[in-house]
Amino acid sequence: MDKLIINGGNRLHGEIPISGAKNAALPILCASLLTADDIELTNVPHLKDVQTMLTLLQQMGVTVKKDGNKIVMNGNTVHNFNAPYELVKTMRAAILVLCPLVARFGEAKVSLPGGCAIGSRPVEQHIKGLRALGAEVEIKAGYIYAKAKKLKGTRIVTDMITVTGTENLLMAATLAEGETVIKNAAREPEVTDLAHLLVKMGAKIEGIGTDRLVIHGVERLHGARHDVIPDRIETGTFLCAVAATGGDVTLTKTRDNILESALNKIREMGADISAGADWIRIKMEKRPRGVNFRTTEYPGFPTDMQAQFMAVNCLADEATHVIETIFENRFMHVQELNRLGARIKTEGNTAFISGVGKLVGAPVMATDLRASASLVIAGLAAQGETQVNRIYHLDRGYDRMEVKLTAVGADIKRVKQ
Ligand SMILES: CC(=O)N[C@H]1[C@@H](OP(=O)(O)OP(=O)(O)OC[C@H]2O[C@@H](n3ccc(=O)[nH]c3=O)[C@H](O)[C@@H]2O)O[C@H](CO)[C@@H](O)[C@@H]1O
Ligand SMILES: C=C(OP(=O)(O)O)C(=O)O
Repeated sequence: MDKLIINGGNRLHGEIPISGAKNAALPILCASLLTADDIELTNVPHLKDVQTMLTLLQQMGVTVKKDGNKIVMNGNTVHNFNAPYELVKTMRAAILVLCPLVARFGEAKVSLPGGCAIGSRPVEQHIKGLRALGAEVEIKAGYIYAKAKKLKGTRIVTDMITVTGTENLLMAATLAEGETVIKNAAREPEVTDLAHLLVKMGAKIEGIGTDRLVIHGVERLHGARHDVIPDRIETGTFLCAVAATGGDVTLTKTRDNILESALNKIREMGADISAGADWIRIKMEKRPRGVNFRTTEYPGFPTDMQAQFMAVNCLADEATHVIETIFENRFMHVQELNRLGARIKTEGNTAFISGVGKLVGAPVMATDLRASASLVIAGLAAQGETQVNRIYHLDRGYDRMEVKLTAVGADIKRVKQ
């Protein structure tokens, strides 16, 4: 398994291009199941999760043509409606094949996604909504079996705001008969990006970007072209890296209006931020100030940025606290950051960080995707060598992170094991 070796202490200077968003690309790839025509996508990131999703869709019969960041998908020859455990266990987003398959083909067999390190992450809202749309759904031996002659529009209020739940039910509703209203819908930019693609495919959706989506079902959807939005979490991760190390870096192919809450916190840390239509520049001249925050649904502070900001908080002088409200077990990075000299304690869903001003390199273990990113940030700022082990999590969600960081002056290398 690969690991990263980081020699910390270098300030970062230069430009980093931001890739397309993982969490937008994954549902968008699944939307290819909704039509027999070509879906042509650009700005698709090079990620392990994207590769896994393509393998799953190909097993179902979707044809895939890849040319760099461009992918053309065709769902004309889909014949297999089964998402097996072996693939679904490695990537939760695989649950997003469930609703498109039932909506277009009337059946699906999808493995229940495995519990992941950050929480139990059940999918009962996806199932409840699909049942409300008229599907028969059974759970047997770890699989969801769903069947429907024709889905019928309905009113759905999800018990909590769920990102992939909203995406799944939105895709189902596009081909259902009549009108569907989804209340309490997630408003994340990735949900909006999927909705924009669906509209290009001929779907009729009102309320895009709000918590009330109204979908008028259509008989069929057609092909479309779409450019995946920039990855706001990758953007925020590199902003945290510069806030931690100091320097002057321009992030290109991204924009500021998809991560305003996180950007405000970076400013509070003392960074000078400027932005244009497709770039964000960060200049950091001093030690970061610590910031308190609480994760919430969009447009609030994203849970997917919590670990990275915590790493920067460790470098501040003052005490801070961080409240995680989305996932019940998303503090796995705490004990690893403490190995680098941080002083963090947790009590329930709150982490208390006594800023120590500096960190010292050590071997650490990456436990999940954003925990891995937080350890890289801490390693870049720490004195001496940090080894980040088990980085396969990082490869699920970051497009050649070490290459991008090396280009702006970091001393970081991948060691194949
Ligand atoms: C591929 C993708 O887009 N992943 C993102 C998505 O995950 P994902 O869509 O899995 O996260 P959800 O928004 O569904 O989860 C939010 C909360 O609702 C709970 N819940 C959700 C569905 C359900 O049926 N029952 C239930 O109890 C979850 O356990 C969690 O506590 O949104 C999360 C929250 O912004 C992000 O951290 C993930 O990066
Ligand atoms: C939790 C994440 O991803 P996933 O939902 O794919 O596990 C993430 O992107 O931080």
